[in-house]
Order: sequence, then structure tokens, then C-alpha cells
Amino acid sequence: MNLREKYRIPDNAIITIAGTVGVGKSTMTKALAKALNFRTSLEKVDTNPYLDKFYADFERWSFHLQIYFLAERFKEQKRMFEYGGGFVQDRSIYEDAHIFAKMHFENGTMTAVDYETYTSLFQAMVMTPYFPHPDLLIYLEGSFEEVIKRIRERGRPMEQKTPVSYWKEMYERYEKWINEFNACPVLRVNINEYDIIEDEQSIEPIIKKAATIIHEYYHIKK
Ligand SMILES: Nc1ncnc2c1ncn2[C@@H]1O[C@H](COP(=O)(O)OP(=O)(O)O)[C@@H](O)[C@H]1O
Ligand SMILES: Nc1ncnc2c1ncn2[C@H]1C[C@H](O)[C@@H](COP(=O)(O)O)O1
Repeated sequence: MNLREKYRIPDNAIITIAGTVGVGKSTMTKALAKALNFRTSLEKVDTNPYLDKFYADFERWSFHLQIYFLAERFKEQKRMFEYGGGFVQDRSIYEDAHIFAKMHFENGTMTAVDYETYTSLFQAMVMTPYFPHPDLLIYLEGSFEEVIKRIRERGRPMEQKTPVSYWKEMYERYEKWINEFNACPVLRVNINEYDIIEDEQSIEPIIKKAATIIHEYYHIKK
């Protein structure tokens, strides 16, 4: 019996992993999908045609990048729906709009017209009754120092060149965002609570808590 069966997580569930850059979403996505025998929906960084350009010049490329991410995540949403669920997704579509696009607009690195265009497209695509929200959003959180350490150790060149103040602002925006987020049920997990790199079993208590929230949610929805 796998952990999905043991904790009676529906085989059509969609679980999204959220959190700031470097906190451990991709690592958790892969480990959780493996433990549940689910598919993954991963954020592809290496093939993103705008990401390097964006980090070199926010003002020039922020709109292009947001449109690209929106399209990619929407296509992934469609793929998950077509498979009938059973996915763990690396980052939610909500973070694109409510963290990244908003931050660049408020910092003047996305124009008001571009932000308005982006927001109206996001709302038309996502904020509708037809858009299937995840069954659970697992929010990963840890200290800012640990997040920075992980970004440094991972060593993506464009992220190394970005000032620490950028990551600090994003970290603070994430904390505020998750306190107000209510589009679907949330499980908050501190990154000190598990170590799936050293100990695969440490994911089981997280699955147990996830199952409890999903069961409560299904019960309420009935
Ligand atoms: N539980 C963990 N313990 C130690 N290091 C971790 C853990 N999870 C992730 N990492 C490391 O932190 C870095 C960022 O992780 P990643 O999953 O790529 O984050 P994200 O997808 O949130 O940007 C990677 O180098 C990864 O190996
Ligand atoms: N919507 C986004 N806008 C700007 N930058 C973004 C967005 N989504 C992801 N990113 C960046 C941040 C990182 O450099 C890479 C991958 O994110 P990660 O949290 O490491 O998975 O893309």
C-alpha cells in the first residue's frame, strides 16, 4: 500500500507547492509525487526564453516574462485537468500575479498599462468559476537566512547577481500573501520539519496532515 492509499488521498487530487524562490518547492514536488504515485507539473527554468533577459533588465522584460509564465501555467492546468488530476504542481498560478507581477508593478519595473493588461488577462483566465483550484496548497516556509543559503548553494547565475534586497522583499511579500490567501485549503510546512534529501520517510507526517485537510475540505464541499 503506498502512502496515498494509506492516508486515503483521492487519486484525482491536485496539490500545489507554494513558497518563495529557493525554499524547496521543486524538491518537495518531486518527493511528494513519488510518495503518492502522482505526476509532477514542474516549472521549467532552463527552457524559459525570457528569464535570463528579465534578470538582466527587469523593466524591459517583466511583462513578456509574466505573459510567458501565465501561458505556461495555464497549459499545465489544462494538462492536469485532461489527465483527471493526480498531480503535484511546482508553484501556483496565484503567486505569479499576486507576488511577482504586483511587486514589479509597485516597484516601477512594470508599467501601469502593462500591469493592467496582465491583470485583466489573469482575471479572465483564472478568477472564474470554471477555473479548477487545487485541492490543497502546501506552503513551504523557513528563515530568510536559510532561503538565501539555498539560493546560493543552488547557484543559478542570474539569481546570484540579483541583490539580496530583491529576495528580502519577495520573502516579506510571501509572508503577507499567505496570511490572506483563501482560494483553496492551505497546509503550512516549516522547512525544518522535514529533510527529504537525507531522510525520505520525513515526508510521511506531511502527507498525514495534508490528508486531514483534504478530507475536511471534501466533507465541507459535499
Ligand atoms: N529539505 C531540504 N534540505 C536541504 N536542502 C534542500 C531541501 N530542499 C531543497 N533543498 C535545496 O535547496 C535548493 C532550492 O531547492 P528547490 O527545490 O530548487 O527550490 P525552489 O523550487 O523553491 O526554488 C536546492 O539546491 C535544493 O537541493
Ligand atoms: N511569475 C514570475 N515572475 C518573475 N519571476 C518568476 C516568476 N515565477 C518564477 N520566477 C522566477 C524565480 C526564479 O528565478 C525562477 C524559478 O523559480 P523557483 O521558485 O526557483 O522555482 O523563476
